[in-house]
Order: sequence, then structure tokens, then C-alpha cells
Amino acid sequence: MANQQQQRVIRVRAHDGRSTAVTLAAAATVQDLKTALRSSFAPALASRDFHLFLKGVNLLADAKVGNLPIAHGDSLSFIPVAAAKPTPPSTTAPPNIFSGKKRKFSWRGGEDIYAKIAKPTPPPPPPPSPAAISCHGMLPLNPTQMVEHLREGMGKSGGQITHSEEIPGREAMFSDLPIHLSSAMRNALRSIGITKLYTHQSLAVKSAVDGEHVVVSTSTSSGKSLCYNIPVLESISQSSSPCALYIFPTKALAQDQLKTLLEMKPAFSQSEFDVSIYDGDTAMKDRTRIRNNARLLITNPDMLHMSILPCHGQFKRILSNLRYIVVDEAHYYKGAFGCHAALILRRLKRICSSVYGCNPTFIFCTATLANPREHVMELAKLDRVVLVENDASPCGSKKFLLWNPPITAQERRSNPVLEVSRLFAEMVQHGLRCIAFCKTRKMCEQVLIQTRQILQKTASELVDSICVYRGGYVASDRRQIEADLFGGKLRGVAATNALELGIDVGHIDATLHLGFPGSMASFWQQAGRSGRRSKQSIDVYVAFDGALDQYFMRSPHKLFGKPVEHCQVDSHNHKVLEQQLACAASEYSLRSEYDECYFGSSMNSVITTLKDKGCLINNSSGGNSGVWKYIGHDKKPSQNVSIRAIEHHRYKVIDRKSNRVLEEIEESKAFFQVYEGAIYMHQGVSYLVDKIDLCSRIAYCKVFDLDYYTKVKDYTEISFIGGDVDEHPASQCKPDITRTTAQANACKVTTRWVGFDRILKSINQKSDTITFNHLPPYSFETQAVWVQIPQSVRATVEQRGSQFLHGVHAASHALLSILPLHMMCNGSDLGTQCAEPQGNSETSDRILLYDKHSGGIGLASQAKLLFGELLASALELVETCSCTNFDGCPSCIQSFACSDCIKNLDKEAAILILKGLIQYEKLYF
Ligand SMILES: Nc1ncnc2c1ncn2[C@@H]1O[C@H](COP(=O)(O)OP(=O)(O)OP(=O)(O)O)[C@@H](O)[C@H]1O
Repeated sequence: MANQQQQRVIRVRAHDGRSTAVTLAAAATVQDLKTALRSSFAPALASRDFHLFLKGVNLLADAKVGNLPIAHGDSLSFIPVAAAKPTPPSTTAPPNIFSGKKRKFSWRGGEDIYAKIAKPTPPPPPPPSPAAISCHGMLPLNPTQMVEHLREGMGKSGGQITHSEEIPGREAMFSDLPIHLSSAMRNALRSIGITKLYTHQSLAVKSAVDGEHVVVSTSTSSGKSLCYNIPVLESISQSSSPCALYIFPTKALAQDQLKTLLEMKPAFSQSEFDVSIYDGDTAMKDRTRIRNNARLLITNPDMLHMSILPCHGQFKRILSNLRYIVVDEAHYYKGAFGCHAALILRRLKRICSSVYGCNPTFIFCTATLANPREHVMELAKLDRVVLVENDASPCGSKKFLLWNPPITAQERRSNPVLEVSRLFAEMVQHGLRCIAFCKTRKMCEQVLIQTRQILQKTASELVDSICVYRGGYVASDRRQIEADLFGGKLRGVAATNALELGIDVGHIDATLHLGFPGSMASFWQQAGRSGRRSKQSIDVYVAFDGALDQYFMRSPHKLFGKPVEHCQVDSHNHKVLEQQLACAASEYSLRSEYDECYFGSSMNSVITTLKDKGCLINNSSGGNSGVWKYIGHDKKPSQNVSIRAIEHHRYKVIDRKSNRVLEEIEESKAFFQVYEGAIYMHQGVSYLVDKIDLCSRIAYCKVFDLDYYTKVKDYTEISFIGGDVDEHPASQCKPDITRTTAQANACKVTTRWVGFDRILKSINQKSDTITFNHLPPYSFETQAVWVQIPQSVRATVEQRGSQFLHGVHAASHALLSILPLHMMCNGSDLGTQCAEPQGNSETSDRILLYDKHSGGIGLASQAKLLFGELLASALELVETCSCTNFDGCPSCIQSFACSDCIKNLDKEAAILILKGLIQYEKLYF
């Protein structure tokens, strides 16, 4: 015992898996510990500095190290410092790390988080720098020259360019300004340089003026705004009462549109009318004035939901004179948000009509979709809409490159983040203004960091000419970035799909996609951000090693020949309907007889649910008046209904130093990003999360410069809770679909977080795994589509000596990978049940995909409809993949969405299962 107090034996594990026990005296210092490790792990650590971790926290630190108790029996791990980044010498002597004080450090409490050791270190041999192989030239190039430059330069040795395609330019088709346009309107158009309309604009304007609901579905930058601005401005400038409501899904778009309207407005000086934005950023002091005066109110669905509809009396003048409702970017309304938006539009229509006797004309604009008319009819529950889709705007030619990162000496594909970063650097160096689209916020941050590192070496003056743009940033930061991009101060941004929408950031020459963005509509929308008007542009699609990207790299015609998808919005989601009907009832009592035309046939059953919950009461004493009054205890139920995700709780990420909220993350997503020990990235800066307060839902973090990033390990269980899912509406009108035994059912999904991997940035490889079990599981109810695998198929697989469960796991991954080819969804919309290796008999004989949105947004019923095609497509994917590994590769059955992405997989078995299922279904019908 006495000996233990004086001598401590700790176990230290190296990043490469080696492990040893180290014995240290009680009075040992940091230096002693380092010396012991250097001798234990020589020669690897002979001249390298390293990070040393106890339960995820770097122990080699500043003066606080003196308080650090490393207890006898503790397990530590270390990672050598990869890149030589000398830090300022420490001014304090190496502290005694075993001070004998009571153990103060607590991982869960996490008060003490220690910075990287502040000691200069001799630089280790640097890994080959991307900058060393990047171009240092700065000569301005046009897109055609850039294609050649890439062919001869960074794309030459690795053979990255697997395909090039040129989409030719198109001449504009004009028509004269319609004769009925007022002279003020003509002047207004002239003031923004417009003397003729494109033919699609003329058609849209005419239809709207005639009172027809219209949807304009044309390419990016095809002049869609004028399709609504002309009829609206004509209407409100010609008499003093008509009003209009513009609804944009983001505040940035509202600001952008206000700018255009204010440019046109002076031409109408004789008839004064107020155009104002009314959104969450509108100052309280301005709100009454705007409510009293605005003739053209620009807002968003959130504001309609939270503020305008619940207080509709304050907007009486506008709502009773509403001539037009403009819904721009209608394709944005899908998934959970689309479901809420559809019901908010119904609430708006109901209030306008039932309370104020007004039936406005809708004008929708959307990106190119397969079903624009059906989509907006469902969105606003309209019976008739005029479709305008013959795009007559001009466009310049576009060069597309499909770019597959080369296979390295280690037989792995080189990191696509790095490839995009190199391309990004090339573009900005050669004067091409560029947007690098990334699928996630984290990838944007990684691309920014890597590109800056490259530019530091190749053109350091351009390091600050790029930044990240994403939805989570505070509004003023985003406005600044948009202005800087427009004004030329910035040459490029790494952006999420937040920049997909039509915010005017000036001319963009080049767009990059880091992986397929999830849908063809998104792909074209992103690509359309470059080459606005008739200027030439370049677009490069950089592939991940995943199945879908590799499928497109192998079969480019599938990409370029593929039609854009249908956009689905499911306004029948029971949970959303319940929330929205409570809001609607609080605005104006529900009437069973009349309101079904807004809320559909499930309205009455939801009314019963709300009645049982004590939210509604029948207006008559006999209880049969058909009028339902809201009596819930929330005065404004909309305050508690979040429409951007169907969940109420969010975790705040707070920077300890500045006490600033960096981000708010929905509860269901929070633990994928923040947990104790997580590396959290924000604006190119990495933070270490040192504490999660589960009660107040706050993750505290500090700026930390570490050589690794983290990836959480999670495990998901799915159980059916009874109840079939409604048939997808398209099932009635698609007689040619492949029939299937797949079923769609309500289910409960529970995710548990069991630890995280630390991945070394320098080699992009796992260093070690930290386990934990303190995070609460997260459960939600949703919908799943699944198919039972017949026993005969299982028997065939087992007779061949293949692992059945590993085959199910692999086949599920393949199915998930090909989904975006068939449905408008991306990897984060659906999940698959990855079979447990031990095989729970209840769950092991099925392939299951579940809707990741709480309550389900109709994806399961849509997938059920397509299940036969999905099976065939998954089989084609696995069979045509040339890899010979029994556990496949990322191009076929390995999925990075699964935390065990490369474990428990069997390619051969997957083929047998998919084939067996297809065969079984054929025989069954
Ligand atoms: N008839 C026209 N003649 C010439 N230029 C036009 C005409 N109509 C629109 N434009 C110009 O085309 C550009 C793009 O217009 P606008 O922003 O309305 O397109 P959009 O289709 O709404 O774009 P996005 O898809 O990004 O939302 C603007 O600069 C606009 O002035």
C-alpha cells in the first residue's frame, strides 16, 4: 500500500496500438513521465513531442498540470505531434504531476482541461505537403483554360478526371413587354436594365395578372423574381389597398429581394407604398409601423407560424386585402420543414378566407423539379396551378469534370476533402470566383482549413480571401460574407447547401461538389450557382469512396442522363398535423364541416386526439356543434412548435472563454457533434468539448489545437410499435411499379452513444477509442420500410458457407447507398438497421430502412412503393463493383454512416440475399 502511494504504475497505449506499463515515483514531473515514455517507445518518440491523454483530456499542459492527479492504475494514451508547429516556450518549470493532492480532475465534471504542452519541439519530418504538389501560378484563367490546366497539372498523374462533359450555352428568347404594363412599371424595369421579358416571364406574369395560381420552374438565375415582382408591383402601385405577402425560407433571401424591390420602387414615386421585411431580425420598435403601413410584407414560414397567424388581428389590413402570396424556392419545402410549411400555408389560407373573406393568388418559384405543379398544389392545397417551365433565359456553356481522387500507395483513395481543397485553391489562385459545396458543416470547416494551408504556401495573400458560409452562423456574419463575396473581397467560400438558394453573390465562375449532394435537383441547383447569365463556367464533382459517388464515376451517363427527382411533401404526418391543428384552433376555432378542405380527411381524428388531451372543446353544450375551440394551457401553442425539425429541445454550444453561443443543435443530432472529449469545429477553429450539462442542455467548449478529430460511436435499435403506414399517394397512379412484399410500419428508434474514436488528422486514421455510457439514449417514433428475408434465402447463403447476418448488413448498406438515385432524399434522411453481429432472431431476418425524422415524413411509404426497384438497383451496385474483398469496399457495401462501417460485412452473402429476395418477390406475385 505504502509502495503504491510512492510508486504509481500506469498503463500507456500508443496511437499505433502498442501498450506498456510505466512505473513512476510519486514525485515524478512531466519531464520524468516524458522521459519514461520516450525510452519505452523509442525510437518512435525519440525526437518527437506528443499529446498524452487521460480519458480524452490532454494532460501535458500549462501551470495547472501541477494539480493533475494521475492515479495508480490509470490508463493513458498518447499521440505524437504530427506537424511541427512550434509553440511558445513555457515560462513555468515542468510541474510536479503527482502532487499528492486529492484527485481534483473529474472527466464528467471536467473543470480542468489542459492545453497542448507549451514547449518548442524539433519538427518531425513533415508528411508530403499538399502545397508542395500544388500549383503556385497566379495567371488568370478562364473556365476552358482551367480545364486544360487541371488536365495537365494536378489531374495528370493521378488520372482523377474520369469524365468531362460540356453543356452548351443557350440563347435567350425574348418577348416584348406586355402592352398592359403601366408606364411606371416599364420605367421600373428599365431602371434595373430590363427592356424585354423572357418568354417564360411573360407567360407567368400574364397568368398571375389573370388571377391564376402559377408555378415557375426554371433554372438558376433565369429571372424568376420578375415573374412575381411585375404582377405584385403593378397591383399595389395602381391602387391604395391591395397587399402582397412574400414568403422566403431564409432571411438572407428576404434581404436580397428587398434590395431588388427598393431599386425598382422609385419609378413608382407617385403612389407611395411600403415594402418591408417582417422577420425575427426586425426591431420591435419598427414592428407596429410595418404592420400598419406595409403593402408588401416580406417574411418567412417561421414568422408566419409564430407571429403573424397567432396575432392575425394585428395584420387585418394586410390579410383582408391580400392580392398575392409569393412562395419562392418552393423546392426547399420538403421533409419535416415542408410538412410544417404546407400546414402553415393552409392556416394562412383559412384565416384569409374564413376571417377576412380574401382568396389571394399564389405565385410559386422553384428550382427545376420533376413534379413542380403537383408539389405546389400539395404545398398550398390548390386544385389548379399554371405551370411555367420553358426556360427562355440565356446561359453560358458549362464544363463539367468528374473527379475521382487517385488511389494512393496504401491502396486507399486519397482524401476527397484534400482534393477539393486543392481544386479550391487552384480556382481562387487563377482568378475564378468559386463556391465549394460540402455536405456537412464539418466538411466545410475541413475544406477551409486545408485550402488555407495550401494557399499559405502557394499564394499567401489569398489566405483571407476564402471563408466558410453556412446556415448556423449568426445573421450578421452571413450578411457580411454575402456582401464580401458580391463585392469581390472574397474569392471563394466553402458552403453548405445554404448557398444553394438564390442569394445573389454576384458572378461565380466555378462550383465544386464534395460528394454527390443527395439529389439531382440539388446537384443542378448547386452547379447553377456558377455561370449566371451567359458567362462560361466550370463545375467539378469530386467523389468520395462511397457507393453512389463511385457509381457515378463509373457511369457518368447515369448522372447527366438522370432526370431531376420528384419533390415530396407529406402534409398528413399525424404528429405535425396535431401540432399545427392546435395552432390553427388557437387562431380561429376549427369547424369540422368547413376546415377539412384545408387539413384533409385526418382532421377529425386529430381533433379527437386534441380533445382527449384537453386542448380542444366543442363549442356547444351538447358537444356536437362541429366547432372546436382551443382551450390548451399554452396561450400561443405555436411558441412550442419548432417547424425546422419536429423536436423541441436543442443543445447550446458555448465557448467558455467568450461565453458566446456558437451554435444550437437539435437534441437528436447533438451527441453526434458534442460530448465530453469531442472536437467541435467552428469557423475553421477547433474546440474541445469539456463538459455537457444534460439538465440545461449546454455543451461547454474551449479553443484547442489538437492533431486529431473525433467521431462518435453509436448504436441504434428499432422496434415496431404497431400500425401500418398510409399508402403513398403515388401508389394509386403508378401501375408500372414492381410489386413487393415490403411493408411500412410505425416504429420506435433508439440511439445509444457508446464512445468515440479519435482520428489523427495527419494520416486520417483512428488513433484510439474512448468508451463512455453517460449520455442518455435518444428515442423517437417514426416509420420504417422493411422486407422479411425468406428462410430459403438464408439457407442458400449458409449452405455456401457465407455469413448470413453479415450479408444482411451489407445488403442494407447497399440499399441505403442507392436510395438517392430513386428518391429525393439524402444520407441523413434515412437510416438502416445494421444487423447485430450476434443476431437477435427477431431482427436478423429483415432488411429495414427507417425515416430519420421524428414522426416520419413519408419516406418509408415512398421507399415501399419503390422497393422492388431499390432491390434491383442495390444488386446492380454490388455486382458491378469490381472490388474482390469479401467485405466489399466503400463503393459497394461499406457505409460511413454506420459506425461499424467496415465490420461484419459479406459481399458474396449480400449478392445472394438481394438475388434471393428479387427472385422470391417475382414468384410471390
Ligand atoms: N428579361 C430579362 N432580361 C435581362 N435580364 C434579366 C431579365 N430577367 C431577369 N434578368 C436578370 O437576371 C438576373 C437573375 O434574375 P433573378 O435573380 O430574378 O433570377 P432567379 O431565377 O430568381 O435566380 P435564382 O434561381 O438564383 O433564384 C438578374 O440580374 C436580373 O436582373
